[in-house]
Amino acid sequence: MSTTTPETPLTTSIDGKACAERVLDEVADDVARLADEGIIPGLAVILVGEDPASQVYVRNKIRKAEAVGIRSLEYRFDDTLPQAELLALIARLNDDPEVNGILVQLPLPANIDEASVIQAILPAKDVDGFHRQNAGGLWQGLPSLAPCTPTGCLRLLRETCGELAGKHAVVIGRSNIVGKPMAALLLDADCTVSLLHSKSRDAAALCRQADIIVAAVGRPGMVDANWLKPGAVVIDVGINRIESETGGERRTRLVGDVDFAAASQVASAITPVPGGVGPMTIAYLMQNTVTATRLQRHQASAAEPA
Ligand SMILES: Nc1nc2c(c(=O)[nH]1)N[C@@H](CN(C=O)c1ccc(C(=O)N[C@@H](CCC(=O)O)C(=O)O)cc1)CN2
Repeated sequence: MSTTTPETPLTTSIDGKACAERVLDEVADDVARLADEGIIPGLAVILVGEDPASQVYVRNKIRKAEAVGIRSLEYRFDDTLPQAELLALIARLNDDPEVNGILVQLPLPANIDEASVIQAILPAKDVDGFHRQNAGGLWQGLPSLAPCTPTGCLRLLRETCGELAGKHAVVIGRSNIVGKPMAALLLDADCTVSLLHSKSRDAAALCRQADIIVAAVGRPGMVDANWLKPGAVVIDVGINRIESETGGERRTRLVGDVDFAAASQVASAITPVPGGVGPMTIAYLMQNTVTATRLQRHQASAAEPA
């Protein structure tokens, strides 16, 4: 983590890249322990279509898997792939004992029903934690695979705030991938949780009551300095690509859902975009692959006759 100079506000920029490296070191240790038992976790990554950002994310997932010692299998298809063929591939991977984790990169092309694909993945191999069995398990406090991005946010919050119990956390955005599981994880950490969405009245006033804000709406710069209580900790999950002009040249750049410069005047700590939450997503995908491998071993030994 880096702290700003005395001329600027004493706001900590939360270093997601450094934290992700710590998580990956922990995962590499776990993978080495499994290797001592003759087990190498296997992760299957499926990409359908040519979305440029998805191609980058999938490439990074494969690279990080290799770096920590997870065996990766990559499946790439163009956007004409029929849904039935994708479901048939998932069925084969579900049955393959060498594959411990299955991930289908989102978004999928419009002709494929995302929910049917997610539900086709065996819950024990659902390293994204999107299957409804894992989503339900998370809300009931049962051992389950939790989505990677909110798990990464929780780690950043624990390292930044220490004890979370009793803090008021406001989550903005109710997606199945981030907002809802984030609320469940914060509740499990004994926070008081408010989950805001597009129909919430006076979101700014609700946010001003928060010790912790997690913004995951996909609206560039929506959270302004006057939405924040002084000293709040802000986690910005938004990754918005916007066009800007520098020196007469048109470029695209990434910004979050929070106006970083303005929020830094009020918050005690804030994640930047890029370099905040994003790297944590991939680190926790690796962690989930190890967790899934252990879970499957446990299930297999429980099924063996005594
Ligand atoms: N099957 C899934 N699909 C998608 C998920 C997911 O968790 N599972 N999340 C996002 C995309 N995503 C991972 O897949 C992801 C997004 C961003 C980053 C990241 O490291 N971002 C960098 C910036 C990278 C850039 O320049 O574009 C950062 O914020 O520093 C990693 C993973 C949707 N789909």
